[in-house]
Amino acid sequence: MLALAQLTQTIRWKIGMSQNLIRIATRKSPLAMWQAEFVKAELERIHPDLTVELLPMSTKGDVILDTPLAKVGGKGLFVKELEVAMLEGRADIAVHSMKDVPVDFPEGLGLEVICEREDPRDAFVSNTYKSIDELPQGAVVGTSSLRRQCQLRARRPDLIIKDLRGNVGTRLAKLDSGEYDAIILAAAGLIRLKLAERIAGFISTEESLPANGQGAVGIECRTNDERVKALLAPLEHKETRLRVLAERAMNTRLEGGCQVPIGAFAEIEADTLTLRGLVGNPDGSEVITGSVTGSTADAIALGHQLADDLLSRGAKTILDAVYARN
Ligand SMILES: NCc1[nH]cc(CCC(=O)O)c1CC(=O)O
Repeated sequence: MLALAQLTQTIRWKIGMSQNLIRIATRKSPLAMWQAEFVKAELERIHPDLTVELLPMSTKGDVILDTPLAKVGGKGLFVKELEVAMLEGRADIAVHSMKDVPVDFPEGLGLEVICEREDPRDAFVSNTYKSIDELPQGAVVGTSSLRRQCQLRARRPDLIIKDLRGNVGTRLAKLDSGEYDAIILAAAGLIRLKLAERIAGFISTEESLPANGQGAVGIECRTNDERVKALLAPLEHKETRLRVLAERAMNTRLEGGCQVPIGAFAEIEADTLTLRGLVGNPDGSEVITGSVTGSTADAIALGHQLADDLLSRGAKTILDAVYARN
């Protein structure tokens, strides 16, 4: 059976090659579709003879979107089906929000390209208030991100944080129905979906340190597919890659996913990279922050260095407690 699977993969792969075709496996959410369409448009613009097709698919993560993801296995749920499609040769690439990409890849697949980053900040969305500071005592704020919850609570312990799940459109509809006074979303998602007018205010990275990779789109493909890798190469954005590498390295060293209160955000000036990091507990009663600066050539080492610094100053105790609860 394994030999047969291998054969069908090779045949599908050869078909793509002979037709100068790239097939993108994508989730069906509007944001995932936007990102896949974006990569398709870029590839077809750069390579006029290339045909790019979308292969939209449902993933486990989409099916269980209404249950607390922390309890059912985390962010890998959104990418597994896409990866199987690539390994079986039904698709050639998958486009991901870097924020949702697990640190490890299955054998044979890798993240070959990171595209230029969109606005990495969190956005404050409300039909009544312009900023967190304007919110009255005890206001209800929607977010399911422990990272956002932790930082909100640290500033405003009086706020009531209420779970908010679903894709971007669903979340906005829940705000509009009056369930929340405000919600927090990634600015990038709203901007890409042409919903930027819903942003009441951008939250500075000092107020809410973004998640690692937030606002960046990455492209995964088979590591031995030289044809596809060459076609993708022009989409690579070096500065974004270095920033995201440093952020992800910090997360990797902390062994943290999207389900723990961890923020990581890197910026580059000339050849100098500054990485800020944060680990807190969900109620915001403890927040440990730090930063490192060094050469962009040491992006990954800087991520590890900051993680070790945070761990030595109490992050280890906090993370152990968060994981024990899940
Ligand atoms: N976790 C879901 C997710 N993954 C990527 C984005 C937004 C776009 C991005 O960060 O690239 C979002 C929505 C959100 O956090 O509001």
